[in-house]
Amino acid sequence: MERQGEEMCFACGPKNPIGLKLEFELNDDIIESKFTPEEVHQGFDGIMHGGLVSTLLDEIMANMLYLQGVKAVTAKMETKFRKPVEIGQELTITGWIEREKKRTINTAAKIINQEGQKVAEAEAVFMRIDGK
Ligand SMILES: CCCCCCCC(=O)SCCNC(=O)CCNC(=O)[C@H](O)C(C)(C)COP(=O)(O)OP(=O)(O)OC[C@H]1O[C@@H](n2cnc3c(N)ncnc32)[C@H](O)[C@@H]1OP(=O)(O)O
Repeated sequence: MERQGEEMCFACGPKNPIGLKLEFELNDDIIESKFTPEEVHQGFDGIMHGGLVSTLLDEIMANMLYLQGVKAVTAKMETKFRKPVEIGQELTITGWIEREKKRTINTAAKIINQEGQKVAEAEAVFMRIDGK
């Protein structure tokens, strides 16, 4: 089977038929994306599945590095689920770098709902796999 690389990424790949198809806007050091969860993304009735909320946060931080040409993987991540994420509400996902050491990059991200409430946030450690 021919592999299609990042185009099949579950979160951002345009060719993944069951993917979230996130798109990103990188401005200076901040990255942003919008996503509206549908019924297929729910866990409890009417509420987005927490694993997928974490996926949004992981992905925004990963893409911030990827779009800047940094090859790194998520090594560690902590998510705080602050409020239930309602199905049908547009979410704004934002990510940024907190600090960098030799091989590790500490990042953070948050999700704001349509009412301006912070519904989830995360901190992560990415590790470079590009030998830098
Ligand atoms: C197109 C965009 C796609 C976006 C995808 C979304 C982002 C993702 O989900 S990436 C996929 C999920 N992540 C992964 O698959 C990563 C899997 N893990 C790995 O590949 C490896 O464990 C890796 C690269 C993180 C580190 O491995 P390696 O280089 O062998 O380091 P290793 O020698 O084990 O550790 C050296 C030191 O690094 C640090 N370290 C290693 N792993 C971790 C970790 N997970 N957390 C924190 N620190 C760590 C520790 O200080 C460690 O020392 P110690 O062992 O004493 O604790």
